[in-house]
Amino acid sequence: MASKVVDLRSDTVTKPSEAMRAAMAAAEVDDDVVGVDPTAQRFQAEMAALMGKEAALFVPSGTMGNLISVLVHCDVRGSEAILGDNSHIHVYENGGISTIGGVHPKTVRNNPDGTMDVDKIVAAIRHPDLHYPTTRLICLENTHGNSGGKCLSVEYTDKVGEIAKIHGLKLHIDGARIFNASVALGVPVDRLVKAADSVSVCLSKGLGAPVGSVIVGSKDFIEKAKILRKTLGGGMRQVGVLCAAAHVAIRDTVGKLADDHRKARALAEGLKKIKHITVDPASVETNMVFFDIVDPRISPDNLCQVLEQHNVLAMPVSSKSIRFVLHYQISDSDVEYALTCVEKAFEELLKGGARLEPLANGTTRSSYGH
Ligand SMILES: Cc1ncc(COP(=O)(O)O)c(C=O)c1O
Ligand SMILES: C[C@@H](O)[C@H](N)C(=O)O
Repeated sequence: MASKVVDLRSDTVTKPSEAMRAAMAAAEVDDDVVGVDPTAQRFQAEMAALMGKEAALFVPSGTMGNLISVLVHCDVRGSEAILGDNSHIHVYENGGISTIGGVHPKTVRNNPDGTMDVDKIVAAIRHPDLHYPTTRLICLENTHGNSGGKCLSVEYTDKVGEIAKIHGLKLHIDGARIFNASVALGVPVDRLVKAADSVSVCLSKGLGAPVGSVIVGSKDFIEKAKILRKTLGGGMRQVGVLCAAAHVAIRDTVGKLADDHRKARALAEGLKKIKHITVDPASVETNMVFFDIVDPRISPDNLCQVLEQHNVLAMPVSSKSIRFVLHYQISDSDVEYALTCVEKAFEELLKGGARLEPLANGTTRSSYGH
């Protein structure tokens, strides 16, 4: 029997729990395009209340949640959205806001903590001029994935929200991991997003639902979002099957996120003891651990390939960095096993004992094409 795989590539890899599968099987459903799926309607109302917004809409992915949100806010040709140069919307969503929505991105440098300097956001706001696009939106990301799962504080979020209001702009939060931020900061999630006009929340990441995200905002925003979801092919029929699992994820997994963060810090502390690695355990705020390989003879792809031979999966994120992401289906013993495998992998690579396959465009299970 294949030994267990310790999958630390992402928190998107969780498998639905038995409770989720049972809820999916038992879900009361109906056609949510020609009518209303009752389970979807209940779940959307639950999420709107939880997030402190008027309404909510279940969508197939976080990418679609962000795309719909940006396009609803920027519904006039020549619109521009201010967003981080290292944000998921800008880096990992195929440029959808531009290629599909015709929205011009105005990037502001992301700081190592995931924020954008407030004065640089203000400076990026266009003044009316025949040559310029029109700024209509500011996008934040909380937690910030490419910054190592860093949390944006409620004070910072409120400050950006104030700037948006002063300048007549909207604020969208890519809240793929907003519950991780809420738990890590000890701030209720509705308070953390109070300043936002819209939020996209991933249910299929650390919360463990098999599929989907939910966007929240005003009733008017969600009505427009529903039309755009259909335009993008995201109208779903008996979607209650998915919403039932998502409801169980919210019910059962939010309470486990703090433990994911604890395991991430434990993993970082263990990695710190391995001499070929630099990592700052103090920088681990939520469920992500980024570490650098200091030996130039070993690449992240090399290390990930050898880890994969030991049934540990990780994600190369740059020419010298690797990312581990913790989730509730990773145990403390899995963390210990991963640490021993990292040490073994370095030994094998440095003694030349590792069997490395040539990477065909990063096609190993651990590769992410960074
Ligand atoms: C910060 C962030 N936003 C959005 C997304 C997109 O979500 P999805 O993969 O469901 O499209 C992801 C990851 O997938 C993410 O990490
Ligand atoms: C990389 C990104 O698309 C994905 N959301 C992840 O964090 O794994």
